[in-house]
Amino acid sequence: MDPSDQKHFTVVDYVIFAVLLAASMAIGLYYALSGGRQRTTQEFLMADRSMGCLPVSLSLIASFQSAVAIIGVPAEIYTHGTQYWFIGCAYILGLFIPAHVFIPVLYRLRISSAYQYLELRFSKTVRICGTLTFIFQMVIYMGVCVYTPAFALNTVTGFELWGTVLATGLVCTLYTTLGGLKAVIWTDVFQTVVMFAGQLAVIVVGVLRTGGVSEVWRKVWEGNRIAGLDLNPDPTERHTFWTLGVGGIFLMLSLYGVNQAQVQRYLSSRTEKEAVRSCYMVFPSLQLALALSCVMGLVMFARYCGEDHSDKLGSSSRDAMVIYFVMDMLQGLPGLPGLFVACLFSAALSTISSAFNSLATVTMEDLIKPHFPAMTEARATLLSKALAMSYGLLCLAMAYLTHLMGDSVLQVALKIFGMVGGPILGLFCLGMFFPWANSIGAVAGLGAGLTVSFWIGVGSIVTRTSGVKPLPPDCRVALLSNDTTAAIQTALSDVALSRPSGLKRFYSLSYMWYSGFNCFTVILVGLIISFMTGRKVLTHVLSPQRSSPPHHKESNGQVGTSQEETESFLPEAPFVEYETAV
Ligand SMILES: CC(C)(CO)[C@@H](O)C(=O)NCCC(=O)O
Ligand code: NA
Repeated sequence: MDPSDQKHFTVVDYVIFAVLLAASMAIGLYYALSGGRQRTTQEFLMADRSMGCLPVSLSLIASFQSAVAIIGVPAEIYTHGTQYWFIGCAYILGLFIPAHVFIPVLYRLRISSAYQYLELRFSKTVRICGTLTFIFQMVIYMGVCVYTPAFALNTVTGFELWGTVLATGLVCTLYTTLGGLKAVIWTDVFQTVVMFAGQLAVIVVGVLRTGGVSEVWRKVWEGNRIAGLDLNPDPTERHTFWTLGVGGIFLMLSLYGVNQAQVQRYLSSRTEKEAVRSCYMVFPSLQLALALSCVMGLVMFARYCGEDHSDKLGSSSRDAMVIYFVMDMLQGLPGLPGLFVACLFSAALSTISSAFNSLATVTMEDLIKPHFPAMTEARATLLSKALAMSYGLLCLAMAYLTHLMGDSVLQVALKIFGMVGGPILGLFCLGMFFPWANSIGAVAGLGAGLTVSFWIGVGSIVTRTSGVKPLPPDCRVALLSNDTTAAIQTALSDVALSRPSGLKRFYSLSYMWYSGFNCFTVILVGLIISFMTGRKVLTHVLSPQRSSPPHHKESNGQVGTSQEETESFLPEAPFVEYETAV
């Protein structure tokens, strides 16, 4: 990049960025020194199960809304138009089902880790397989999250790349280790507000500098960026109503239904009602987050349509171009570039802090505690803190690995969610909805699900058949479309992108279907193997109860004989098994 074109920060900008880091640290310190001073795992990992619905809901949206979405969604809209916006349709069922199916089951079991459910329903082995898969997913994902903002800023502003990665990683590790889940949730609240403020500032200034709302609208309309409902049923078509609105539901279920980061927030709620309410409250905030990032992409298009900035950006990734656009807009307005940088890092910090804390929780609850039942609370807490810190340091290592990859960041994140999160969702669905499934079936199903998912995922990367056909970066395209040359060009590009066949077609499955497809594989294989290995019949059904923790019953080998009335509308599905072989 031409150094003369590099964007610069003023002192005010650096101060705003520093205030963000300092405020997050202060919240961490506050919760280290107040309340129970983080001396029990109940406080450190579960926030004493005393949270209200407002902080929990803001924290829920922060978990998977990182700088990847802040940068990646505008880049997507700029390049391919507003089709991606239809993922908002998936939020309806994607939040309603977790609120009324997953939360009642998990909350009433009074567990700490979602994977404890898998042991109660299947066996220890299934629980450990689930936990390890989750750890794998979150460790890769947090590398992407910490690397993305640092890299994008570095490309455009010369912000020191590894210095930025180190600063975010360490600050986050520190406040997560000091303040536990309470600090993580309350920093999320503060960071979510900063995130919205930063995006709003860019949009307002961008619209003003582009000549007002109607001018922006005219340009994006003429540039063909406003997408209609695409009802093409082809599952290899990257973004259509079906892949986004239906495939997206499974993505949302894997994130908001069974992902430990979110489950832990539901479990930290004061009451089940409060947990359900917080899940409902995610809906408007998530729609707002989606709308802000989509509109930002449109304003960026209106600003640059017909211009090609790749010369200024060297390799010109669309992701870096978003930062270029922001800096271009906010230049000369002291404090605003700093606010946007704070917005990016708020998004990143709130995601990796959730990752650290949830990873510490599952490692402690699922992998360590079962082997040391006599461990004192003080020692367990100390160990949890050490775990949170170790995952923080591991995150830095993962950032380096991400550095070696290269794709649109949004696609990378969505692929990770689908490839690894999808099979985990399948495991929970197998347990909750299919009383015939047994432990062997569950392990085999998960193994098969992960195998197929990596087969497709890696295949799609190797053969690069994502079916992407970017709209031309030119707002005059609509005017040109009568032109013969344009017609010929379209015809040519259609030939070049003609349908792949055979295995290639299999590899080109839209990544928006990964969650649903992989979930389905796990269930299918799980059921087949269960029937082949002698299906188990659930003789006793453990209704999810509000009060009694399952472990007590488990310890005397007499798990749940109670047939208590349950308020869940689910029949006997989600329950823990006490089997007799047929
Ligand atoms: C998780 C969804 C799909 C929910 O809308 C969205 O926040 C998103 O696209 N996230 C991308 C991943 C990230 O921001 O880290
Ligand atoms: Na976040």
